[in-house]
Amino acid sequence: MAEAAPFERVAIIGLGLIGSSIARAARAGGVAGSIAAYDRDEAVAVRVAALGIADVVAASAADAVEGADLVIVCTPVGVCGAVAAEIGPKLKVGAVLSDVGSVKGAVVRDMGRHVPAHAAFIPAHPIAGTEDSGPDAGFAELFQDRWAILTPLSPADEADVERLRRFWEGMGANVDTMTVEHHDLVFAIVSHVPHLIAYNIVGTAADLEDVTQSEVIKYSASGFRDFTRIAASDPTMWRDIFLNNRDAVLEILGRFTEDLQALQRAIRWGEGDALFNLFSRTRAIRRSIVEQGQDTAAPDFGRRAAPPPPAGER
Ligand SMILES: NC(=O)c1ccc[n+]([C@@H]2O[C@H](COP(=O)([O-])OP(=O)(O)OC[C@H]3O[C@@H](n4cnc5c(N)ncnc54)[C@H](O)[C@@H]3O)[C@@H](O)[C@H]2O)c1
Ligand SMILES: O=C(O)C(=O)C[C@]1(C(=O)O)C=C[C@@H](O)C=C1
Repeated sequence: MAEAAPFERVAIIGLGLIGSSIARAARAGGVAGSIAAYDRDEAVAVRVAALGIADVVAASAADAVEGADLVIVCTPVGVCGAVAAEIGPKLKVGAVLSDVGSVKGAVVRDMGRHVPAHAAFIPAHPIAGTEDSGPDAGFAELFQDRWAILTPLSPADEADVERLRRFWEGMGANVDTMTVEHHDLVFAIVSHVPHLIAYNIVGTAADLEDVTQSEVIKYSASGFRDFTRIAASDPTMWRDIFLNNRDAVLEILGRFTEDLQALQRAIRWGEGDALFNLFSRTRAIRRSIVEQGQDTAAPDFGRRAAPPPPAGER
């Protein structure tokens, strides 16, 4: 006999890349009995209904969470608190409330105060995404073999944490747990600051007055092009990440700036050994990531195949 879904009724608030991928993956993985969806953008709600990825598209967040066993807030982190204020009083007894925000400390601060005592709040963060947004960008395989981090707040929630773990595993993810503070520091270094560097280098190239925009595009070598993919990520999402993980990002940026200055010095004074040694260390890191099968940034890994180009462009 097939195992019962960890959650019977699941509500998803915010049906962009991540929310719509959860809707698709939860259904494909059989980890939700039914799915109710709400997005405050009317065009997104209409699109979700047309795609048929939810059983119900609700008219309000409060309607969507009514009777839900699991509620996942998949909005930009800056509005998670306002969403929690709206749905908190409507959560059913025993409901699990979760989120997918890229930052945990600020989300716990903003959402936590609206969670009633009869519900469990278990923050989460899937380490999977692309530079695209919206319900059409989502796909069921997004979480396959990727990490999903849970940052439980209270040891009393153990049974609920276990159910949420089964939910993410059923969508193909590998689940790990860590503290909120540790999460924010780790993802400042492996995700947030790298995005800031990409935004900055693409901005610098675009601003160079003696290199026209068309030359930036025409001669962009693949190293630069990789940065442009990251720098195409959603402006609202990333504005909210930097404003809400300020301390950890500034801490890592301070270290980064010092290291960059050391490189600048090595170049100025012709210290070839310093450059060679650093580049050898970083090459070893990249190779061990590839060996461990963690190179999810390789072209098209885990992504839908690109549609064929129009006939005229072949
Ligand atoms: N994109 C990624 O790579 C990625 C990966 C992991 C986690 N995350 C996190 O997931 C969350 C969503 O990111 P995304 O990429 O799916 O963004 P997205 O822009 O594709 O989707 C966000 C959706 O939330 C809706 N929304 C905004 N405010 C709302 C509100 N008050 N009520 C209801 N709906 C509202 C928007 O209309 C939009 O459809 C963010 O918190 C982000 O930090 C993103
Ligand atoms: O692959 C990408 O486009 C991503 O940027 C995904 C990525 C990341 O940095 O790895 C971005 C933010 C999330 O919080 C998690 C995943």
